[in-house]
Amino acid sequence: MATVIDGKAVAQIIRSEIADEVRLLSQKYGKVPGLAVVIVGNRKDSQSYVGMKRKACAELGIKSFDVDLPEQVSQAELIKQVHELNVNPDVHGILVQLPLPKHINEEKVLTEISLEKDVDGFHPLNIGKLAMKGRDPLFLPCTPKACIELLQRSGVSIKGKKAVVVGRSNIVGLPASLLLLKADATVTIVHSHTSQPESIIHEADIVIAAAGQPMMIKGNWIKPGAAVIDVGTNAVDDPTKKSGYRLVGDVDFEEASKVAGWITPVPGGVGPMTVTMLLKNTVEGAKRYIEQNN
Ligand SMILES: NC(=O)C1=CN([C@@H]2O[C@H](COP(=O)(O)OP(=O)(O)OC[C@H]3O[C@@H](n4cnc5c(N)ncnc54)[C@H](OP(=O)(O)O)[C@@H]3O)[C@@H](O)[C@H]2O)C=CC1
Ligand SMILES: Nc1nc(=O)c2c([nH]1)NC[C@@H]1CN(c3ccc(C(=O)N[C@@H](CCC(=O)O)C(=O)O)cc3)C=[N+]21
Repeated sequence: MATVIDGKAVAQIIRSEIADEVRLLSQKYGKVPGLAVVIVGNRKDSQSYVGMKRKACAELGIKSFDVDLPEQVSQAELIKQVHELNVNPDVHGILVQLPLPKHINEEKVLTEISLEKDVDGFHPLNIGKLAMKGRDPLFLPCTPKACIELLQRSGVSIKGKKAVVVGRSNIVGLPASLLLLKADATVTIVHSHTSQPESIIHEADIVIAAAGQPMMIKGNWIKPGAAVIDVGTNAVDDPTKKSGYRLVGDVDFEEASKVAGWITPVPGGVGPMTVTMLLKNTVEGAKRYIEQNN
């Protein structure tokens, strides 16, 4: 049976380390880190994620700046709001919750975020640096960073290993594969046009699943002993639940946990660590900003 990696527990440990850093900053400079969370419209999932981020900030003594804009807001107005946050000295991190409504060009908006405040690591220049040898972006994207941190804290070595990433989105799959490459894994990316994904995944010592396809990866696709990090967070109907749904990953947990060496559950795996990495990036950004401007 696989070791189940408890993302919630690891996240708690890191959060208490971050809380210490926040206290130190405030003792030394009398300043608190600030994170601006911008949300457009009222998608239920986005509201729920943003709520988690704001709550986590409050718990750690990070000040959150809430910018809630209506679904119909123009791209120009959204960019104006980002510019105001860029010059606000109390804001050290800016996150624009994705996806944005269809009439807004996501890349245009992300490009406007000040590089020093891009705590999501989604600015094209930060992603570009991630792809270059010998260059490091100011911030690493939170979910891919969470995946690597979970592997490292579980004692899984990455160097020289065969890693397969399922998915190639700008926010998860692609940056996760670049981080694995930086950590000296041999990386293969599986996407929706890949034929026979099961045979490719079966070669992997490390699997990062981020396809958004409920329980797509079966137990017999996994190489015995492999480390399986399941990013997928999919709501499926469940009439036995009060909410009417439950969350499942991209991996069939019950089957895969009998074959893998390590596995993350959903919920309670990558999700809580993603939020924690955002807080970590924010405090790092604040520290850099405060020390430079003091
Ligand atoms: N826990 C967390 O912290 C987070 C969880 N998530 C979750 O992770 C999942 C992925 O998110 P995100 O990257 O934003 O999703 P996207 O929909 O943007 O990307 C999905 C990727 O998976 C690929 N894909 C889709 N179907 C298949 C398939 N059958 N076989 C192989 N590849 C496939 C797509 O390929 P192609 O490029 O060819 O279309 C695409 O590259 C979702 O469940 C999301 O909810 C996301 C962010 C954070
Ligand atoms: N600019 C931007 N940055 C993001 O980081 C970003 C985004 N946009 N858009 C959407 C995705 C999704 N995402 C998640 C964060 C936390 C959980 C999480 O904490 N999940 C809990 C469960 C939550 C629940 O119970 O609903 C868990 O897996 O245990 C999941 C998903 C960040 N994203």
